[in-house]
Amino acid sequence: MKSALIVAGGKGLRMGTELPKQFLPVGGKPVLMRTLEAFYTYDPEMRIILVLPRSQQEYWKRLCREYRFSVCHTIADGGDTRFHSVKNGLALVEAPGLVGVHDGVRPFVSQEVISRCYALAVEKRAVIPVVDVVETVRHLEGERSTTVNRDNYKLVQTPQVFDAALLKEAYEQPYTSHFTDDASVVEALGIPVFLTAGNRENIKITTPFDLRIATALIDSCSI
Ligand SMILES: Nc1ccn([C@@H]2O[C@H](COP(=O)(O)OP(=O)(O)OP(=O)(O)O)[C@@H](O)[C@H]2O)c(=O)n1
Ligand SMILES: C[C@](O)(CO)[C@H](O)COP(=O)(O)O
Repeated sequence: MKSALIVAGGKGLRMGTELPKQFLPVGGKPVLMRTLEAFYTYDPEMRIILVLPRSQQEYWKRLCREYRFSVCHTIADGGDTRFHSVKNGLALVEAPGLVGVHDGVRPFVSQEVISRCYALAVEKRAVIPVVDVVETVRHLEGERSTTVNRDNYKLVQTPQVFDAALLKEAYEQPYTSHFTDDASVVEALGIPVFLTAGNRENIKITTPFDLRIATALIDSCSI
């Protein structure tokens, strides 16, 4: 059984819009619909679980009717942190199988990346997409700072795909603020995570600037 857990339970403070960022239209369609469609296109048979704050669920259902959005999915309640949102959604995920956790605000993940992450996870059990750092990086040490070797770093994307039983076990651990993604939760069990190439367009729409990039991406290519 393959599942996709799409998390959209955040507050979007850095975006700062009244309408939660996952509902903002990009190219005439709410971001979140584009994200769910990416997983449906990859595998129409997979189970899609969408995590949303309870207060936004009725609005989402109205949007789905308005846009005649027909991708089948189940809704789970958002939590106080991303960790807690994932944990709520995981309660609806079946094991054995594979589960990919994906940010609702990453609508530009490529079919190739989704497909490769799920395929690799069959053997590797824990797979995450990453991209190169394309700028010089400095490490801050008090008043001073030094340039570090960027080749020692990667930027992490989603979907992060796991053996479902393994991810459920990992999310039984107590929360710590170091858990910024699913890989960090699994690694805390002592399980290594396999890195594979992400796609550069797979941005996390976080700030108003990202929204402009998202619009430009829609205008400039057929993602
Ligand atoms: N309690 C939370 C926090 C985050 N997320 C989700 O995790 C993804 C990555 O988080 P980010 O984009 O940084 O979202 P926010 O936490 O909403 O942003 P901010 O920190 O600006 O408030 C998003 O799809 C977001 O909705 C979630 O499901 N539940
Ligand atoms: C999971 C994630 O998208 C990987 O880049 C990220 O860790 C979540 O975003 P946040 O901004 O740290 O909440």
